[in-house]
Amino acid sequence: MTPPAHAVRLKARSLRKSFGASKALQGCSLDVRAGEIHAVCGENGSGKSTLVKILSGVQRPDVGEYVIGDHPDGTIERPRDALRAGVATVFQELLMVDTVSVLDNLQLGIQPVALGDSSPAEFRRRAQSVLEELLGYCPDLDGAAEGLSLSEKQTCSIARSLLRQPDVLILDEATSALDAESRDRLFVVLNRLRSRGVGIVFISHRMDEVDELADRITVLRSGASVATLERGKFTREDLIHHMTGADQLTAGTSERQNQLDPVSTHAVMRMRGVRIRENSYPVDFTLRQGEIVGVGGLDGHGQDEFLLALWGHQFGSAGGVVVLEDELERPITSASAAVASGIGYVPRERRSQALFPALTIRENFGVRTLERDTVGPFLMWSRTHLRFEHNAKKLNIKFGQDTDLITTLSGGNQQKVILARWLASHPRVLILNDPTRGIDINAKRDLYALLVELADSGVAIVMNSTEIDELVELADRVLVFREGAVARELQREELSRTTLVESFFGMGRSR
Ligand SMILES: Nc1ncnc2c1ncn2[C@@H]1O[C@H](COP(=O)(O)OP(=O)(O)OP(=O)(O)O)[C@@H](O)[C@H]1O
Repeated sequence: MTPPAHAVRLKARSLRKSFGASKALQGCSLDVRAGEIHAVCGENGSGKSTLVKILSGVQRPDVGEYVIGDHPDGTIERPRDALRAGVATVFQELLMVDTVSVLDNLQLGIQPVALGDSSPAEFRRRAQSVLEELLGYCPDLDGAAEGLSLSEKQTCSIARSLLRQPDVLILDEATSALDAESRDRLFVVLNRLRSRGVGIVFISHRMDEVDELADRITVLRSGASVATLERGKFTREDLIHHMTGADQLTAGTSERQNQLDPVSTHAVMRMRGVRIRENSYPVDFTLRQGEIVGVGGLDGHGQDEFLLALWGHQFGSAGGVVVLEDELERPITSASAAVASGIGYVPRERRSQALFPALTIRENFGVRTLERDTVGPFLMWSRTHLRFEHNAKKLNIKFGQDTDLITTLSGGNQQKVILARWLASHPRVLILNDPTRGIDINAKRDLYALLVELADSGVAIVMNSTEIDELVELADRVLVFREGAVARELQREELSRTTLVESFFGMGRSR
């Protein structure tokens, strides 16, 4: 039965939580009603994930109270208690075990709470139907999860929560790894759950998503809830004002100012006849000094492999070479050859591909520049410290001490440390795979300005992005991938949301 409108599914009052000297929450309150999508917005490090962890029973607040359904906070001490109270959460970091089957992944943590009386066969049938709805097809449920793309894995994490049939569904940046089609399908499902009375907490740094979905928005700033805004009763500027405390975004360059002269500009890298998939058309590509080349397409059409090929990854029987041109042509046949030639790479999946969780913030930052800080046999950490401080200021990284573990940082700030690592290494070529994933709107503007500055100083940048506006705003040209090959190359003057989306779907003029 659908509960009455405005029935409160979840109520949190004056939550506070500290980790040592770091105050993650400092007075955070939130009401989530039945049948509403309630967005929680705030800058990186403002406390969103900490709030989510408290509501999911992963952490206990130091002070404050919360009630979920009929369960007062005293009864929610562990994740299992929150599940029993009807809360299912999709966490920011991907929680999938690569070595076990898709079906086993979907059941992780469910038993014995939510399988209830549904038999294994019934669960399998439901899993299939949820995945079909979210993906448009069902992957092999018995196959290992490692065969799935990042977007498919993220979809499985969402499916796992939906299978729990929650009264409150919490999505902490759950859309950041989804391709456009999966995101649209998820939104259809969320709208249906809303109409059935589920209370949904939705966290995203993408304002277009928040605009599309949210009935209300609670804004967190420095761990405190500073406003709750009703749909239709505020402007984007109001929202940003509440998030940042400032009247406008930091000045970012909205557009590339310098147009490159394609003939005279020096080529820094060239790819000849590289087949990134066995039967795909070979890719020919020349990268010029100081240009920003965007890479786009529907998820899984070869963009990731293209970036990896530029970073020296050899694809099986693929022909062709990737060379960096200076006085000599140097083949780039491995990641170490790429690093030695001044190529930096920021992967999409930071946790598994770029972070060293057992190391400190400073060590994570310094791994590519240690030789500069070594004098004889000694490592001069004070130099790394100074360089980190400088870069942290540029990217507005929020941290306590740089000797804290990297895992103590919020997700967006971890991403910024990885970016800072490469910026500090003064690369000639920077390869970025979805660099603003999980980064707040203000920090995005800072990063855009920084990328333009780098390009203007001669660094060549190749950037894959799932945010179309980002490609329109920043790129000098965009390579659109379909089926493992470049299907179209759009020049700056042709770039718009429409031309890009059309070309993703193979519409418009082909190459
Ligand atoms: N385990 C921890 N130890 C120390 N500090 C922590 C820990 N967890 C969170 N913090 C700190 O609490 C603050 C809030 O972090 P939180 O992850 O909740 O932010 P967030 O709003 O989710 O950020 P993002 O948008 O980057 O994901 C940050 O300053 C973070 O460094």
